[in-house]
Amino acid sequence: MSDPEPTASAQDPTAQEPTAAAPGRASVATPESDPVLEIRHLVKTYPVGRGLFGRARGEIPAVQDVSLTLQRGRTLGVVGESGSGKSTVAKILVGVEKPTSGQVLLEGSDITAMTRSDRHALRNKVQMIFQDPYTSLNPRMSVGDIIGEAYTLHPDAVGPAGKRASVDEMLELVGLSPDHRHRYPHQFSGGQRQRIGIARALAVKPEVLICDEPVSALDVSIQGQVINLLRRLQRELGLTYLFIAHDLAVVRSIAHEVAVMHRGKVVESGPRDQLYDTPAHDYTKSLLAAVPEPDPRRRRRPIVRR
Ligand SMILES: Nc1ncnc2c1ncn2[C@@H]1O[C@H](COP(=O)(O)OP(=O)(O)OP(=O)(O)O)[C@@H](O)[C@H]1O
Repeated sequence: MSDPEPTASAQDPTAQEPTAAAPGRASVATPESDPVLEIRHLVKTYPVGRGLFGRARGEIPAVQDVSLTLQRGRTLGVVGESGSGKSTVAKILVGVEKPTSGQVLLEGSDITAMTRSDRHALRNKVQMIFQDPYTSLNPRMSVGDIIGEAYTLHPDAVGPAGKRASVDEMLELVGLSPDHRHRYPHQFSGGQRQRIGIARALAVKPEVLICDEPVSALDVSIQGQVINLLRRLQRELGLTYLFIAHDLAVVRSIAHEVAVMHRGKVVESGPRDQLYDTPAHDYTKSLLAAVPEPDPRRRRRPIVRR
């Protein structure tokens, strides 16, 4: 089954300004104006090895004093080599991991200091889409049940016309036919499965989407389609993204601001073009220098439509 959106134009995405702030949200005119998620002095250490009496022999400083701000309706890209702590930050934001110290303020409230039930109430505001659409969807559940499960966990998100109509609405939103609701994940292409993952995340009407390498498992032409979809959804729904990727060209095609992580720390952050055109930190320079020059006969960058 092929992906529903056609391959887009061959314009260089890096030369384009990404989607502006959401319509109807006047307060997102400047990057500083409306923080939705603030990460303050986040630290996460993992214990390693078990010695006498089960005591840890040491610890891995996965995230060391990281502070980041996500502005409403914008995309913060996070880049860095494997092991730099990107996924650990993502897992803390969605509550899968607890930080060792630091704060995560969601619209001003520290979610790391909340009770479980308070956190559950807020959980729908921050959703995640995963790298591998092949493993992140339950193969034994139909697409309708996968999306519908989100409504079981968050019944408040069901629209006035009921759960079935809400599932259909989500499928249409991501460019899939509601007729596909009875099909199973293996009956879809990789790009379509990522669309299903996005529909599941959006079902509960989040404010923030944490996108952890959402296109790195996809073919380059399909990457562009999924990036285009994310840009359209941001425009239409006013979503805020934390977009993690090791591919700097992909991040450049969608991010407004970019943070560079190295060994658990943010070594540099700033507006996208400034960071890519005039990197200040040696590590950022080395990352950019390692990006292969595109072969004009065989483009490797995602194709992003305006
Ligand atoms: N559950 C865990 N237990 C122990 N160490 C962990 C755990 N999860 C991550 N780490 C370690 O924390 C560090 C940061 O890992 P993390 O997965 O956050 O990096 P990353 O930048 O997302 O890398 P990748 O791109 O490969 O996913 C690494 O050294 C990793 O080995």
